[in-house]
Amino acid sequence: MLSRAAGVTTRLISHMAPPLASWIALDKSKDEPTAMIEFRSVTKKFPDGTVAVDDFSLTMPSHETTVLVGSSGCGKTTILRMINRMVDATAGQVLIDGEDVANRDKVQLRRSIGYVLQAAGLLPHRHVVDNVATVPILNGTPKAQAREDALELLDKVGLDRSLAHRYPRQLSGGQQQRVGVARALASDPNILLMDEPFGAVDPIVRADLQAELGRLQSELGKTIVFVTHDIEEAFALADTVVIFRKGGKIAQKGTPAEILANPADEFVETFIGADKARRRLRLEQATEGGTIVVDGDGRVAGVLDDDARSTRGDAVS
Ligand SMILES: Nc1ncnc2c1ncn2[C@@H]1O[C@H](COP(=O)(O)OP(=O)(O)OP(=O)(O)O)[C@@H](O)[C@H]1O
Repeated sequence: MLSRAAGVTTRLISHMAPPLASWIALDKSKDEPTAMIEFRSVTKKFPDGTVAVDDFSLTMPSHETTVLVGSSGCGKTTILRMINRMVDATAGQVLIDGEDVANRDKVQLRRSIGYVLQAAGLLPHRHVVDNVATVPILNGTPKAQAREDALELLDKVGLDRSLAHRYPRQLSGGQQQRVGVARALASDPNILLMDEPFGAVDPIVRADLQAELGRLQSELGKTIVFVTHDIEEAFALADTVVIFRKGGKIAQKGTPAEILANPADEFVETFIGADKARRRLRLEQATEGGTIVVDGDGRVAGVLDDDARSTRGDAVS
């Protein structure tokens, strides 16, 4: 069987559909806000002299998920935080739809951008529903309305409304992360920043949360910037994966399929595990629909369908 390789690549394929669907949905209303993020030669030097980000340029397209992945300390979190000005760039520009964030009011900017952290960052003394309603209330939404909207958001992220009046400590880690996502979506931001949001939960819950995020994104079409150490998570969620090498330079940027099929160099190959047989597999679109899996020697290794089964049973991993 295609075993794990099929699992990975099928997740990849199933994820490739939603952004397309969201584009189609969004294309219907041309007035839809865009929220493209652009880094132009951005440097961040902290007061102690640490250069966390050095002359970094990247465009993150609107309505798509850009995943930043790389080893610890390469500057991913700093890049993310420069978007909502939790960190200010020392040089260069960060633009949202062409406007330099340096010209925006910090508080207003932060409230207009959803932010999800590894530790969900919920207010411990407030009920779930009030955690979700916090930012809309700060933005002027009447309390009753904000609470009603919060309940709807709980539905959206797959949480039962019976949990609405629990405190965060009365929820599991995975449930807390769902509340974190609901809270980040509460002010209907165009941009969602996610910093290792699923890093602290077990692999099964993590896979559930990833699937839920893919589903939500197909519905909402936000501009998502997602930071992770986990290349599997990056491939599962991204429209574009940006792999950093040590020192914060981009080693490769591309769709998951592009990176899997053509790792830029040895560093990327090692990072994605391309030296393993399962990573030598690549995907090709079959003329009659469906996707075929081709091995390193160009032989057809199998065909992927929705439930990840191969039409050929022999081992390729
Ligand atoms: N406030 C700060 N003052 C000084 N140095 C900092 C500060 N914040 C981050 N750094 C340093 O900047 C570099 C980049 O940190 P950053 O947190 O952006 O990396 P990262 O890729 O997100 O790492 P991780 O994956 O471990 O979270 C690191 O060397 C870090 O020690």
